[in-house]
Amino acid sequence: MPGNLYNICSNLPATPTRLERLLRDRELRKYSKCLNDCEAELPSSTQDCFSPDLESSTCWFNDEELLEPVSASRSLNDDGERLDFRASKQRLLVVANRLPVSAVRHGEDSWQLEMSVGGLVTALLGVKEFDTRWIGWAGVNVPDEIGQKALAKALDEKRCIPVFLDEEVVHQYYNGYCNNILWPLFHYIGLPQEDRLATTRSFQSQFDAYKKANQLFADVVNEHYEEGDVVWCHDYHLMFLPKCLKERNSKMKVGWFLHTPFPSSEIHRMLPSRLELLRSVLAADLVGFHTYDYARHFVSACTRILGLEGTPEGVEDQGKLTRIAAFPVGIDSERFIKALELPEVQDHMKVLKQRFAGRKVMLGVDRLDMIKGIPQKILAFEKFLEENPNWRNKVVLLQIAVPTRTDVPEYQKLTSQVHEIVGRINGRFGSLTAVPIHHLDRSLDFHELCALYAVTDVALVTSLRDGMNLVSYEYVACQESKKGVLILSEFAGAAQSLGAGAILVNPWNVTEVASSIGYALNMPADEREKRHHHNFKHVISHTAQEWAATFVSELNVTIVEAQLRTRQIPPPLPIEVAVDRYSCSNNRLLILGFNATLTEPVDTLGRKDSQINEWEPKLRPDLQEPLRKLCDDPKTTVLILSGSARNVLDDNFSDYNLWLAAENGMFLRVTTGDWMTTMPENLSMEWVDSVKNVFEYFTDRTPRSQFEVRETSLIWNYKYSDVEFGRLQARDLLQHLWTGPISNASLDVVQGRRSVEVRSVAVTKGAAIDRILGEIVHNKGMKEPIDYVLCIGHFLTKDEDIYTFFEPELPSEVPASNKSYSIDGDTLHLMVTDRISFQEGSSVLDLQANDYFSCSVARKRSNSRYRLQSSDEVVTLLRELADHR
Ligand SMILES: O=P(O)(O)OC[C@H]1O[C@H](O[C@H]2O[C@H](CO)[C@@H](O)[C@H](O)[C@H]2O)[C@H](O)[C@@H](O)[C@@H]1O
Ligand SMILES: O=c1ccn([C@@H]2O[C@H](COP(=O)(O)OP(=O)(O)O)[C@@H](O)[C@H]2O)c(=O)[nH]1
Repeated sequence: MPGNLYNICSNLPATPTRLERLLRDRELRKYSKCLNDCEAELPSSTQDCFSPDLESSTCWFNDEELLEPVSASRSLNDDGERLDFRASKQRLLVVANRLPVSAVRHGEDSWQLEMSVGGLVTALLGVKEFDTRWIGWAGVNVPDEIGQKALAKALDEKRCIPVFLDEEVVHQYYNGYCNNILWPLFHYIGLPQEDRLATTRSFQSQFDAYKKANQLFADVVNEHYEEGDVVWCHDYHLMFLPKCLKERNSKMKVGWFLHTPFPSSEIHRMLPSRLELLRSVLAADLVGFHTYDYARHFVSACTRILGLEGTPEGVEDQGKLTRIAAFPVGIDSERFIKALELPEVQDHMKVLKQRFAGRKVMLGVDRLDMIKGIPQKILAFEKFLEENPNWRNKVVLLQIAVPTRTDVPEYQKLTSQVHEIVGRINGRFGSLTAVPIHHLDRSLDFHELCALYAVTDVALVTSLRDGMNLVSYEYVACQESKKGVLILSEFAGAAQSLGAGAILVNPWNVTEVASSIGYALNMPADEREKRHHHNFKHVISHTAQEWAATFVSELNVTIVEAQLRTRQIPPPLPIEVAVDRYSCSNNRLLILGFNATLTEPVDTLGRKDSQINEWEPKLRPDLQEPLRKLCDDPKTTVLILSGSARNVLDDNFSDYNLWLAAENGMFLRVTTGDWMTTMPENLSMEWVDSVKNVFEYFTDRTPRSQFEVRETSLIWNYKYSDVEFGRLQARDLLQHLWTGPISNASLDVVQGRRSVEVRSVAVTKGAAIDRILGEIVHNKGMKEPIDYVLCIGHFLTKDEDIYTFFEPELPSEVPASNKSYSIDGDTLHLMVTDRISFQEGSSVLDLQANDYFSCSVARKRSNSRYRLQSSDEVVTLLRELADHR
């Protein structure tokens, strides 16, 4: 096919690929870190030569006062290329339900800030590379203005910005929709029974509050947003936020990261608001998950529930690609390693060692949440003690159970359940002076926690599902000298990164966990060392800093890629201009496709039951009137050029005064006359039987797929089948066709979005058009050359040779809007002018570039000059034309 503007753009050798950009970014990060490390080691006079004014006084949190300087710096130009990566810091707005601090009120305008607990806070505190502001809920109701102002001021010092939510919203949004619906569902616990008597517990009212809360977050973001900022939304609380933000400002760079698992699409589809939530998340530019499994579940939910196209790069919806990828979070490992040297941590360690001298200590650290599998852990420990009497006085389990979401009834029930089990086991195996389980219903401060991590022999993580589980990372970071063993649930995201060094267990299998406890306690030193080494290497190299930098870098690259992709999409048809040129011309030709051009757009989902009716395409009722007017205009010739069979076109257009070209132009008829064939003479159809055999086989084995035998082609269509299965079957079918019975025939195997078509090589719309034009000119007895051509259709790439027939090369400047319209006035260079000429030899086409409009309908990429979004826009266009005779 002759060159065209869009293909040329995408093939430019100078344009780096996404991976090249990401690799370059990574190199720059490494280099920048290296320079920073060197600076730290050099005497201050030497440091001056490294751009001394780079380090700003911007603060972020550290261990105690949560304050730490921001270091590295980077910036991008408009094309997303690095300029001077040390010249300025990229502004990052982190938006999460929870701020890293929770506020406690001490007076009308006095607030105390305490560090919040949870993996999300730990992970984000490690983010130091950016000029960051954190937007979130301070975890407290502040109804009065004085209190709000004072709190905002106190938080400002920590670079935090509060979102104020009133009690009712918190109750319905946070306790209700987030923690009673999304949280259990995303962790495979299922949905609670909807309480129809209590309006405050209905899904709908909770979802309404959820949307309202997300909008409040969006308002605060908008208030603080500056052009160029990266906005990074976090977690299941804010799935509606990307949509709210993009609706207001489509240029905003928006990323969304989920800290929990994303469940299989079979679980997600249980959610009454499943569609809305997926669609709003897809408004983001980049969507991230901890593991490849969660990412793959999300893509599968989008394909199976929304019917969108899932590609290895992400999810595509009407040309907009949302990139989906895995970004496993890490911790600020250095913070833990360094803390072990602190005197207060050493003191705690000494006390703990004395307290548990002579006994092995096993550690559990979890929020008291049903997903953490605390009852299962304790029951496994009981089984271990039961089966190993020799260990009864020699091992103790320290379980830190941090109270969480205490207003949610399920969490209250869990607390009593755990207390009951612990009490029973301690009664069974304890003595007057010692108990086997030390259970603490409270959080520890950072130093106490580090000391515990460092002195214990085994960490036991038995989450039933867990997005990542940072406790396991923290334990490893603090075990460099002791080399303790990590027993880790295979259902925690961390199992995918620390899997090889940990003992992986299925927490539901109490027997397995009990025997793993025995294995860990008896593990020889060299095995412990090997396992620990593997884990430690991972934890110190996959840090929270790396996680955030990789995410933001990928977000920047995604935006650049999206811009490049947008440039490959033809601009919208300037309807006013097309109409204007139409009214100035005297002999016009309108070439219209049929399927998806003049028919209603087919919603592949939600209307599966009506597939029988939809199999036969129907002209849109709202097109009947404008089409009739156009056909009756003596200055206009209308040609329907379709892949459909003759009878389909007859059924729809017999009443109109127009030309029908069926089977990609192989049959032609003016509606007042008979069908004639325009097929090339030597077109062989000997292959039909063998292909039909293959199609029958695949139709039998692919529920809801169909195949159609036309006179010049065969089509197998799976648009109503299960998308993924259909695609797999199509792959198999194609492979068979290419290598099987027809491999030597002169055929084209054309792959559609959800179809496979086989036809002879010469059967394309572009190949047929000169014969068709010749026939029309002759039949109509045309004397004047055609001076206006509008060619629109939802054509397969193969059939887009119709566009290149009229215009072998696209003009270098295609006007994007009505106002700036000006293509040079040259006559188009036609490939076949000589073959279709009047008797005296002059061309039947006298077409100025300004009077030719090629336009694809509902196609993301095309060789056409312009595009129309859908057949709705075709209606608008044809109505306008019909009104301009
Ligand atoms: O804010 P809360 O309702 O008190 O809950 C605390 C946090 O719990 C969840 O943490 C998750 O994020 C961790 C870091 O990515 C991950 O390791 C862990 O597996 C997840 O459970 C929740 O996703 C956060 O939003 C909460 O703040
Ligand atoms: O008394 C405690 C217990 C735990 N944590 C922190 O809470 C986080 C728990 O994160 P994880 O990813 O394991 O699970 P999540 O609670 O986020 O589900 C870890 O960083 C712990 O250091 C804490 O600060 N104090």
